[in-house]
Amino acid sequence: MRTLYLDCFSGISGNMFLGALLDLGFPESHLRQELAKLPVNGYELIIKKVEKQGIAATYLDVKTGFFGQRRHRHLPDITAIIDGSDLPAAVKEDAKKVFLRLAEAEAKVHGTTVDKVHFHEVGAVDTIIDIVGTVLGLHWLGIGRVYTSKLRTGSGFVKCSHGRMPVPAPATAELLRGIAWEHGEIAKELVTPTGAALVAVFSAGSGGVPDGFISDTIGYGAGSWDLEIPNVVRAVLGEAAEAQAQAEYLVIEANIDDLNPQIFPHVMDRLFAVGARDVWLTPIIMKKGRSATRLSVLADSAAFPAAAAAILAETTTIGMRYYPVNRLEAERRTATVETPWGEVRVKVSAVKGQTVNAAPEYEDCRKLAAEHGLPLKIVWQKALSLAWPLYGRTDGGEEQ
Ligand SMILES: O=C([S-])c1cc(C(=O)S)c[n+]([C@@H]2O[C@H](COP(=O)(O)O)[C@@H](O)[C@H]2O)c1
Ligand code: NI
Repeated sequence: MRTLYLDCFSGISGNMFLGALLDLGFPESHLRQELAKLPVNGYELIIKKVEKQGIAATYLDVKTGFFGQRRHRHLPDITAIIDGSDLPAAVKEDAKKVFLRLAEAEAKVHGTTVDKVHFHEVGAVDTIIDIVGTVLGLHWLGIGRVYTSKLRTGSGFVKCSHGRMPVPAPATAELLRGIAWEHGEIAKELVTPTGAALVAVFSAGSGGVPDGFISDTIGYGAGSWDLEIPNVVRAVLGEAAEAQAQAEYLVIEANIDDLNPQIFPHVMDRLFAVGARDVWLTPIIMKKGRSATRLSVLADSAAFPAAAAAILAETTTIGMRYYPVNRLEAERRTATVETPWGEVRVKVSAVKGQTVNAAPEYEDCRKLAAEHGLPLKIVWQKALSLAWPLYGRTDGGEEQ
């Protein structure tokens, strides 16, 4: 599993995290293209290579005008901004998780509720960009797990909209519950609430390099300070052998030669009802030349007990095999095309933002074909041809 180790010897903030992901190879063009989908404006994204105590690092800054900085947003405002974009669903969900964690920390510190929390500095456009951008980078780089070193927070006091606050700021301290941290020798705010919220949501462990981690790529994200130590976060990308063994999914199988075949559709329905991701049947020849059926089920590990119980209850098998599997999934979204007979939904799959497949919904095509007395293939082919622009290709194929 692709694993990121963050070496936070000089703290971490939202822009340091995102800068490090850009330094690791997350393309600036993709970041800009995706961020343009957010209904926010009035900001300028500055991305440049800088040097911090001899270390070349990527520095990202979000310059905002007066309105971008001063807006006091609540959590529902931020959620609406994220939901109002055309970003991939998984990116939206992760970004909202980070804002929810920030809101929970603020609510706890100020003795209020999540919905009543006023985001001041942390609700500004730059925070939205840092958080959504970091989530986009983690997704683009295919990072499944994040670990961190002990976080150096810095010490002293910081001036913010509340007045002077101790470092780590109260919201940061709240977000770092359960995460290893120390002040270190620098009297500055090195870990910000945004950096802490990102770590809180994505970190699978803190305090050191995970066992069996083998690194392959290293990037540096620069902070704003010029200190006696390099103000950078070191992002180390690699594979964690230990994490590879923890599969999220199981395949359960049983070879069955003595069940009335009429019952198999019912077995499949039951398995879907108890949470199976997929169920399929394969004709097989068993020992003694017997025709039989292999029942295969893909299920989350958590759904295993219910799926196994359903197989034992509904079929004639008295045992089953199961083994862990990993899955690689393209990002998915649903688009709509307008055919001469009505709307057809199109399932669009993408890898790293590039569409790899656009498939008209079979049931939508079938309904329109029936309503208009047309062959199904005519409706389906028309929908497919209208879906062509969803591939976003510029290599001549657009003439088709
Ligand atoms: O905006 C609010 S309410 C706020 C709360 C707190 C608390 O700890 S409570 C701290 N701060 C300070 O704002 C800046 C911005 O942090 P980013 O995460 O947006 O970089 C930082 O100095 C915080 O300590 C703001
Ligand atoms: Ni606060």
